[in-house]
Amino acid sequence: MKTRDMNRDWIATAETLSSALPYLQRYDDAIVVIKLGGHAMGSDEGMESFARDVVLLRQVGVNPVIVHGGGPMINSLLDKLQIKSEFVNGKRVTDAATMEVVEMVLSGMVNKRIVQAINAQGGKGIGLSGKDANLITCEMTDPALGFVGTPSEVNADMLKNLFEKEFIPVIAPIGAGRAGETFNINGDTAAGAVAAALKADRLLLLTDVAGVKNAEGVVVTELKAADVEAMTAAGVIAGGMIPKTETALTAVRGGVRACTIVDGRVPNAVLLELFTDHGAGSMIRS
Ligand SMILES: Nc1ncnc2c1ncn2[C@@H]1O[C@H](COP(=O)(O)OP(=O)(O)O)[C@@H](O)[C@H]1O
Ligand SMILES: CC(=O)N[C@@H](CCC(=O)OP(=O)(O)O)C(=O)O
Repeated sequence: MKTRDMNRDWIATAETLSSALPYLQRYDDAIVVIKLGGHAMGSDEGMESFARDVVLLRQVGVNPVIVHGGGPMINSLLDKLQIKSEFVNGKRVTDAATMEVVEMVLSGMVNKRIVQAINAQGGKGIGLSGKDANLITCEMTDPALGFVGTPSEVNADMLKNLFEKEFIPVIAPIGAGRAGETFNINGDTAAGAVAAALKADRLLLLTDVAGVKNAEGVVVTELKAADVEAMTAAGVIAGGMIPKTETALTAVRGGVRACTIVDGRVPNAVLLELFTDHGAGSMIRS
């Protein structure tokens, strides 16, 4: 004989699902670009949870695009190879030897780990770098930084073709130069360029802090361009946060509705941000 256990947890789960309806409707067929930073992709469980959220997005009709970083993983291989590396305003100075390591780590190791995690959850993850189908063409950012690239063209049509077949593009931030060079693109910068080219509805930058902090160390939940400029001039926004806020501004000025910097270590960070009132982190609007 079977009985029915109306456990309170199940009732709460049903309520949560039901309250997600307006958000599911708002994001039906929306394009959401998610930048997964190297610091946010620590544990295997964290990666599994991220991949499940992304597959769920696809399942409910969102077109997710993942652009990833991998700075800590690049550092670790450079250390092993005893190649020294330095950053200027959050961007790695990249000589030819460093470029080889960056490409190997990003397009090879990190990209495939994310693709595999998505596919293990039943999604159709497809790994790409900016070189594939001329996805991201770059110009040199500044000769002083070596092979660091600034995206000048993005093949958005190719990504749209992939959406039609329900693929989930996973993009390594490597760019192709017009003269056959390979460029290292900061992951945030690459995500912003992809989001702007797709006129994405949302851009989420997943990192390892709760958001953009002010001089007192408190997370600011909403920022306008002028706030970002003042905080950067005062040195409150520094290091790896500079490319993130720069990206956010470029994206929203380029037509992306909003850009949010979120703590990717929080379980289900993506779902919380998109499908509930409990979005965390810092939202940047123009
Ligand atoms: N105002 C700020 N608010 C929050 N984090 C900041 C700020 N200024 C600098 N940071 C630094 O930026 C880091 C995030 O950038 P980064 O390490 O490049 O992350 P990711 O690997 O996710 O791209 C934080 O861990 C923090 O040390
Ligand atoms: C030019 C530049 O700085 N490229 C980055 C690319 C990886 C990245 O952006 O990684 P995170 O998102 O984990 O920081 C680098 O070489 O580290």
